[in-house]
Amino acid sequence: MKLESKIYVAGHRGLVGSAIIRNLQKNGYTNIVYRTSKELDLTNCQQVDLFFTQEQPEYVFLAAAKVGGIVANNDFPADFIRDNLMIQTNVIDAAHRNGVQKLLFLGSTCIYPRLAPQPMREDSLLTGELEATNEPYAIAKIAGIKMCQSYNRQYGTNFISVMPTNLFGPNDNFDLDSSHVLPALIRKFHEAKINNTPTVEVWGTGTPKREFLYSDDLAEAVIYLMNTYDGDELVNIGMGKDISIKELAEKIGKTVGYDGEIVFNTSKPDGAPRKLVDIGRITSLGWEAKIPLDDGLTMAYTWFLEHIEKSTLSIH
Ligand SMILES: NC(=O)C1=CN([C@@H]2O[C@H](COP(=O)(O)OP(=O)(O)OC[C@H]3O[C@@H](n4cnc5c(N)ncnc54)[C@H](OP(=O)(O)O)[C@@H]3O)[C@@H](O)[C@H]2O)C=CC1
Ligand SMILES: C[C@H]1O[C@H](OP(=O)(O)OP(=O)(O)OC[C@H]2O[C@@H](n3cnc4c(=O)[nH]c(N)nc43)[C@H](O)[C@@H]2O)[C@@H](O)[C@@H](O)C1=O
Repeated sequence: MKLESKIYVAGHRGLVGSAIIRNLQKNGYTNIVYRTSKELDLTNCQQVDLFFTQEQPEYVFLAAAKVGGIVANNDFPADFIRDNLMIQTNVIDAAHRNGVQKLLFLGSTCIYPRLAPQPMREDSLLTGELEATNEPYAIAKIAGIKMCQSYNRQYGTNFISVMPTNLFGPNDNFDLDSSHVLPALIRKFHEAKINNTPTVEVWGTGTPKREFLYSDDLAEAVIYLMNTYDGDELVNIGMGKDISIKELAEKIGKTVGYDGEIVFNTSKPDGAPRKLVDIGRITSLGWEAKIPLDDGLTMAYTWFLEHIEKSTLSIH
């Protein structure tokens, strides 16, 4: 990408999209276009066509999607498969028909089999059964990968797919019904501290392991790949280290300054037992994560205090 290239960031208000915008701006890219979902509903084919025809972006980061934690995925499977199939189909096809030079599709490590050998390599795609709690979302993401590869093969496009591990950072979703574990626990521990609640509920058994990457690291990785990597092969993006949900809860309790008890609600699902990504490919391409989990947690909690606690929560 040149500094004056026209770059469309789809989903620019979200966790990932906002981090991509911050990084592009920091590095001097001046011609970035974006729309909110109210201004441009990416599930609407006509609206997407009109946008691409009028704007003619040269590069596209496809970070708009229907995203949620384990329970949201489990409770609203139709929304997750429909919205994601529609958004990515409309955007990928319009990008091809309007001559976009390069598109980067954000997948997720839930595309790998539930019991894939750990760490999960890119070539474990489609080698086993998916995790049931997010199978519809994962199938939509696999369709997105296959669309990128098929368009490259048939039409000679340059569409790449990346598979980030679980992410967190500014503009994360802190809604307890739909969020991922890390922002949910920041909010739960914070509220428990403020309200002097003796226990905090953590879903599941606490034994599943997850890997967490700060969104600014992810943004740096995807911009690096946009500038340096052309190929059909997926690229995992992660830290290469994971921890159990119990350990994560203890760390967040410490970060927040809560000294009560953690209680596990085993009526809630655990999901995949482990999702550690193999980072061999991205490491050999010349990128590695820089923000340690503890630093990321401190930054995420500070962001929460400055933006969410002050604005939308009335918990005192
Ligand atoms: N969060 C995570 O842990 C992970 C995320 N990913 C992937 O990264 C990508 C971004 O995720 P994340 O940033 O967390 O998600 P967020 O929910 O934070 O942001 C998603 C964005 O998508 C936009 N969007 C949703 N529906 C539509 C629509 N119909 N039309 C237009 N825009 C829409 C929203 O726009 P608006 O705000 O304007 O409504 C929103 O800003 C996704 O593809 C996700 O699968 C991958 C691995 C882990
Ligand atoms: C990114 C990824 O995210 C999802 O998969 P997941 O990793 O299983 O998601 P999660 O972050 O919601 O949970 C991780 C673990 O944490 C436990 N857990 C404890 N307490 C809370 C809690 O309070 N909230 C949540 N959400 N989980 C909790 C929870 O029970 C589980 O064991 C999919 O959307 C998938 O499609 C996807 O791509």
